[in-house]
Amino acid sequence: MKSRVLAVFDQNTRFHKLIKALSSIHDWEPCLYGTFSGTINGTNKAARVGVVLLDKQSVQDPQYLTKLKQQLCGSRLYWLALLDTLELPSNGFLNSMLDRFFHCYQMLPCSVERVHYLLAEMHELHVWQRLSWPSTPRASSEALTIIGSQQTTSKLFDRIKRFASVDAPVMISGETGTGKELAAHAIHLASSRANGPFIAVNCGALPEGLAQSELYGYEKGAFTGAYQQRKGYIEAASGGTLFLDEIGDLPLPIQVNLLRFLESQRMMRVGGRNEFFANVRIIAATHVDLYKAVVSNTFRDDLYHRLNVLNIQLLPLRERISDIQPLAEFFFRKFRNEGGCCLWGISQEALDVMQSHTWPGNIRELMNRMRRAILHSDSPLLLPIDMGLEKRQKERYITSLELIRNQAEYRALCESLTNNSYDLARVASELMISKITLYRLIEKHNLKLSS
Ligand SMILES: Nc1ncnc2c1ncn2[C@@H]1O[C@H](COP(=O)(O)OP(=O)(O)OP(=O)(O)O)[C@@H](O)[C@H]1O
Repeated sequence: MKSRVLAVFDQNTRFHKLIKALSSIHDWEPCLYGTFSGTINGTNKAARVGVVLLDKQSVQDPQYLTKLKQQLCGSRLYWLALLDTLELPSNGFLNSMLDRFFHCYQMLPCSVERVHYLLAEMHELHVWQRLSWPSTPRASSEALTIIGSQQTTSKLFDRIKRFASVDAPVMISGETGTGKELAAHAIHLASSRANGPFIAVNCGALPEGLAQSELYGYEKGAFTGAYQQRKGYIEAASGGTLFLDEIGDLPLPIQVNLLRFLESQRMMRVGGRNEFFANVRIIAATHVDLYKAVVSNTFRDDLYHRLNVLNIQLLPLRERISDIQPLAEFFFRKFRNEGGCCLWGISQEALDVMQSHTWPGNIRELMNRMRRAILHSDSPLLLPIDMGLEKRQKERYITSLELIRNQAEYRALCESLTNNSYDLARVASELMISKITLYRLIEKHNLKLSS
C-alpha cells in the first residue's frame, strides 16, 4: 500500500501542485484535505505524516494559529510546516508552535525533492516509533531517534527489528560516537524485553579489582566494607538488557565468568553460596578490532564467538556522507532553542564543509559542534566558522583527484562488505568486479574480513 500524506492547506494552488507532484514521482499518496475547518485528528486514519501550509496571512493571524494549535495538539502524526514566506517572521507564538508541534519546517519556494526527502524522513520515524513502542512509550523519544539517510537507516532498522525478535547476544562494532549504544537501546526497546531495564555499563571504566562485584553484586560481609547485600549490573538488568560497552576492556578473569553466565544464564554474587538464574540479554560493543585482541590473547576466543552471534557494524560518519545533512538538521532543530538563538538554518557552505570533514568523533562530534555553533553564531545562517571547520574547507581544495578516487573506492568497498555480510561473491557481483580485483582492493585498503 502507498504511504499516505495528509495535506492541510489553505487554498494555495502552488501547494496543491507540490503535493500532487510528490505523488507522481514517489510512492506517496496524498489525501488532500483543503482548508482545515473540521478536525485534523482522526480525519484520515491511513495518513502517517501531515503537511500544513502556512501562508503569509496565516503566520500573522493569531486566531488561525490558535485554532491550528488546538488541532495539532492531540494528533499522532508527524507534521511538516511549509511556510510560504521568505523569512521566518519574528512571532514568538509561531516559533514555539513550530518547535513543539512540527517535526520540521521548510520555507517556500523549495524543490519537490526536498519536500519528499523531509516527508520520507518523517515517515521513517513514524514507522520506527510504531515498531518500537507497541504499547505505552517508556523511554524518551530522544533515546530512540535514529537519524540518517533512507539508505542507511532502512538497513539499520531492518537489522534492529530482526535482532529484536530473537534473544541471542549481539555484538555492535564501530568507532567511538557512531551510535552503538543508541542501536543497542533500540534493539532493547523493540524487543519483548522493552518493559524491563536497559542497563549500560562501560567495561573500560570498571576498576579491575571491583569489576567482579560491580557486575555480579555481593553478599553482606563478602569483603571489608560490604555492609549489606548489593545487586550487580547483571542482576539489575534481569528481565531486560545489559549493554556492555568497550567489552574488549573486560579483565580476562571476568571474561571467563561472563562466558559461563552466557552459557547457563546462572550467576552467583561475590561471597554467595547459591547460584541463581538471571534472565538477561547481553548486547556488547567495541570500538577496537576485537578479533585482533583474540589473536593477541587479550580477549578470549570462546567469549568472542559466543558474543558475536549477531552483529552490527556501524560505519564511521566519514564513510556515510549521506547521513551528515539529515543529522546536522536534526541537531539543529534539537538545539535551536538553546540560549535564545534566532538562527534560521544551516548555510550551504557549512553543509559542504561538513561533508569534507573527517569526523574522528563521529556523530557525537557532529552533535557537539552543532550545539556549540548554535550558541556562538551571530549570523542568520550557521556558517563553517561557527562550527570551527573553516580551515578544513580550504584543505578540501588541495585534495588530489587520486585521493578522492581512493576515498570513494574505500567507501564503496566498506559499504558493500557490510551490506553483504562479508560474502565476497555477493560483494564482487554488487560492485561488478571480479573476485581477484576484489581481493586486490581489500589488500590495497587494508580492510578486515571479519564481519
Ligand atoms: N543515527 C543517530 N541519530 C541521532 N543521534 C545519534 C545517532 N547516532 C548517534 N547519535 C547520538 O550521538 C551520541 C553518541 O552516540 P552513542 O553514545 O550511541 O555512540 P557510541 O558508539 O556508543 O559511542 P562510544 O563508543 O563513545 O560509547 C549520542 O548522543 C547519540 O544519541
